Amino acid sequence: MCFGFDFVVISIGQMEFGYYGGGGVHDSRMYSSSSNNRNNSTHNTSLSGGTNLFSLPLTPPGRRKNLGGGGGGGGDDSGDFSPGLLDLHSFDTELISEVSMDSFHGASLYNSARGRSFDDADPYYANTKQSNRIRGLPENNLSKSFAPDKEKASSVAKIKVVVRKRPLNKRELAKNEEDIVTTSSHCNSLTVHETKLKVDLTEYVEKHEFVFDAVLNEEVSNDEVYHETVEPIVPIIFQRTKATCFAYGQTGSGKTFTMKPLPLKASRDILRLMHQTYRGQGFQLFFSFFEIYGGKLYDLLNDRKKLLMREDGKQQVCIVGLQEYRVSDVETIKELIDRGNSTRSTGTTGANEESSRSHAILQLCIKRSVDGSESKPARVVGKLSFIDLAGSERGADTTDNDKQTRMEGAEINKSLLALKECIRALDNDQGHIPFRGSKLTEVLRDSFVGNSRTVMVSCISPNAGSCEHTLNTLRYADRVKSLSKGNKKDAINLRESTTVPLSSAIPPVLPYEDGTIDSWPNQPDEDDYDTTEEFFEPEPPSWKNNGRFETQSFSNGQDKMRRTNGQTKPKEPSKSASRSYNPDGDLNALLQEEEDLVKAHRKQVEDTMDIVRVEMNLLVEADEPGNLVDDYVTKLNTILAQKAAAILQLQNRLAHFQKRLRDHNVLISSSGP
Ligand SMILES: Nc1ncnc2c1ncn2[C@@H]1O[C@H](COP(=O)(O)OP(=O)(O)OP(=O)(O)O)[C@@H](O)[C@H]1O
Repeated sequence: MCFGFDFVVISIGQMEFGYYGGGGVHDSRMYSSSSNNRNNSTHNTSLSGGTNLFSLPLTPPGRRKNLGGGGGGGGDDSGDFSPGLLDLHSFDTELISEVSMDSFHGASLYNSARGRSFDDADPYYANTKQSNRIRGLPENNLSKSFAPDKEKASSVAKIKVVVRKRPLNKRELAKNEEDIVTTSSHCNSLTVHETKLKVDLTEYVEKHEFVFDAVLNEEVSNDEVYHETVEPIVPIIFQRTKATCFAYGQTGSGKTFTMKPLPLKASRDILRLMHQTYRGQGFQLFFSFFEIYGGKLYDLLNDRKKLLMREDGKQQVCIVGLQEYRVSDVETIKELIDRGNSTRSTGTTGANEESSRSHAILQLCIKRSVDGSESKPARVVGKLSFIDLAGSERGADTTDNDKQTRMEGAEINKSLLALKECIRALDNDQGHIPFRGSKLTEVLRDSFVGNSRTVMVSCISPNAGSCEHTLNTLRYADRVKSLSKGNKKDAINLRESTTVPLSSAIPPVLPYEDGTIDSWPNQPDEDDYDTTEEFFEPEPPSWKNNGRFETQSFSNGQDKMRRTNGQTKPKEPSKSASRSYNPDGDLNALLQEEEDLVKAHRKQVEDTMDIVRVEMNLLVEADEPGNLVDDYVTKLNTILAQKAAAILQLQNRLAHFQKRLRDHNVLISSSGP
């Protein structure tokens, strides 16, 4: 058996600020509206949806490093850890057996002290009582989550959306900016007070109220963030569940500050479990760290070796060539995190001197050899990934930058827009989720479908100047939250694996002259009709989802007949039957072939539309696309040409099978009753 986590954190851009202590006050409205305040209106966006639901924060990214701001949290903000993680990865749980929790009961897995940094604590046996609990968290989420093991595991929400508000920073205070975000932690709600102008230029305040799974104000420490987000996930990873956590928000909103400590905290808990609860059971912890830069993957722990992303037969994402390091102590993990971070792609933009230009994905993978020994290759039990998103930026923020920087920004925005499209599609219950819109969404796919857990940490800035970005972030978070309502996600998962009936696309079966279609001939002679080699020609290359042509071959007619998406199960023919003509089965197979073709055809169109939509959104949202327009048009044309070729090929195939179907009916007619 193995343990595993999949954990992801997404962060977008960052800026360096210094904070004057705590800042916000619980449930107090710090915003002072201007004189004309009578037209206040409340918009509960979480209910009504609001407008511009998918606008991403487009503020230029700030600095990713230099996180020493200290500030109100009082948590372990000083770590040199990765900013964030998001778990999205494939992981094979086939051989994983249930983990016995017996030995865990009563064990003190983790007791953190508010305001105490991780490094201060005994890495494995910290026994300090967790203080505070502003958020009303249990004293020890990890151990409590383990107690009734599976029951607890099933109680962990599939998608959890947490909002964290940071305090006003020095710059904002110096400019006398107002805090326009009030929070109510016990109600898990917050309100954004937006100042607007009427046509007569008088001011009024519009309130936007949101409710999330948790709302963390500026006084909440990083320890508490961990308890609220990742800690509850740790136990269920041992129960063969994937989990993802990602941070989202505008530049400088605190994503890195929030995400940085999480991987190490999670590592500590994982190792504690392995060293205590599961000691001697053959579990191994592996560490990997890679980035997506310019749409390509690079190993941050292996000289930036280029990696390939592939999907296996179960549509699980595999990173081919990714170097994994076996680790057994927190210090080693910290070193690897530092090493990976130092290798990340950073650059200077007009808005950020040290801006992250990539999405970084850090993974903690738990494996175990099948027999519990280390003699055999270990199998993956679970994985925890943390994804730190690069900062988004507007075209207007990049005018001073060179072409490479602009293209980097465009690529980053493209992937974030693709992510937005996926969330929109999931939210709209669309049958088709455009995960292939970008490498990022391909990687993130598993965090939204299947048996996974996702935690999104939405970071917001409280100052009036960030109002638009804050609303965008909250609306985005609200969309993600809606995915977890009721059984919606289950429905999505079901839909993902359900094929849409295409009966209308299948040509009708031609009736006999007398109008009947059900009186098939008995069995034509084999010489008259070869059910294998002749009737079923080798299939021409078909366009696969990954954009490549792939040839499928079938060894015999029986296999061909089985190729029915697992839906139709032709009867196993007897020896004599296999030598005989089975018109029902053959026709079914033919129709299935046609249906598959039509599906593939439609998929091509959908893929093309995904790409076009993302590209067009990018152009629309870019304030000053400049040379990017030409680049994208060229790129788009190339893609369209490829798609056109693929579709042509599919059409040819379709025509081929239609002809076969006609021949088939002619044959049936000629050998009629
Ligand atoms: N809750 C908080 N309490 C105190 N300081 C904070 C808090 N959140 C953020 N900060 C400080 O604000 C500054 C910006 O935060 P951070 O770098 O994490 O933002 P970011 O969202 O990651 O930005 P970017 O998108 O540019 O990477 C840092 O100096 C950080 O220390």
